Amino acid sequence: MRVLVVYNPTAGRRRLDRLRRFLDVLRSHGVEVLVSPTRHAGHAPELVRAAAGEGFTHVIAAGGDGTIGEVAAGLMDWPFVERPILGILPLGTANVLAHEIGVAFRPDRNAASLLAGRVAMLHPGLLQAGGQTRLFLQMAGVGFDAQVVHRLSLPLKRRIGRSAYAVQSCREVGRYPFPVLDVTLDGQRHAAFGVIVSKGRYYGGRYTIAPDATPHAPGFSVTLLDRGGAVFATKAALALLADRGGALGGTRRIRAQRIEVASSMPVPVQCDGDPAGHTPAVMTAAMESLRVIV
Ligand SMILES: Nc1ncnc2c1ncn2[C@@H]1O[C@H](COP(=O)(O)OP(=O)(O)OP(=O)(O)O)[C@@H](O)[C@H]1O
Repeated sequence: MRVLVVYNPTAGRRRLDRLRRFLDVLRSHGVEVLVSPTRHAGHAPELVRAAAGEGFTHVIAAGGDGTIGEVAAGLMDWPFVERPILGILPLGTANVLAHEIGVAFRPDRNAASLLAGRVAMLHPGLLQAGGQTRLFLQMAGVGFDAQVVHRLSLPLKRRIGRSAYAVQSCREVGRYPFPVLDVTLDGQRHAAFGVIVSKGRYYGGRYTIAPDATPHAPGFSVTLLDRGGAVFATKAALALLADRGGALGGTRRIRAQRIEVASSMPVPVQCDGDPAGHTPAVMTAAMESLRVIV
């Protein structure tokens, strides 16, 4: 077993001790581990691509959802037969994917599951928006939630964690114009005020938005918001926090393979909780899958 750990030192808050404990367990079992810290956003895929051909059996994304997505994107560029298994050491703020697929949060248990080698398949989504194609493992969204992600203050997120999203939502809800989106799901057109394309059940932590979604199979569960406006957005957010997101009136859930979103004005898009340009946006399944430690 030869392990590359791609570590985002800016993820979450005070997580270095957890990384150290994880490394100690692996090294005490004689595993060869190399740690590569990221130096800037977008560095993780470069580190992963540069490691191709060096005989790594596993690449661990040590960080939050953004880091996992970047590591996964780098791994997708390896030839399928040589592609290492993805591992996740959750050090981020929301860690949605880690909750979704049942990754151990305690570093010693996480290292133990890596040593035990239990693996599942991940079927990523591809998002085309803002002139770029990005991979997503958990969800992509268009509308108010993406506006909050675009405007989120990173220093505030580092200081108060997930509460920063609530603060920013309160700031944005009065000024977001809620334009109508033209959404095409497998060729069928719908009008909506917001779209959330889910690969997994969870949203923003461990709040269930799409009980029928699974990242272990191809396809998406699409939540369409049929209403706009500050009052409905606030109700929807409160319902999600009460974990009643799946039962909220004014929303529809539809399964689809290809999602196209257009609008008369540019509307923000988010990809696994990170800003991803503006509409138009297209979401499809990636051609290949990834193996992940669970
Ligand atoms: N050295 C770095 N300096 C600044 N930004 C970085 C660095 N390394 C990675 N990043 C960027 O930081 C972003 C956020 O990191 P990440 O998602 O891992 O943590 P988080 O935001 O705390 O967690 P979560 O996404 O689970 O809420 C990533 O999208 C990544 O591009």
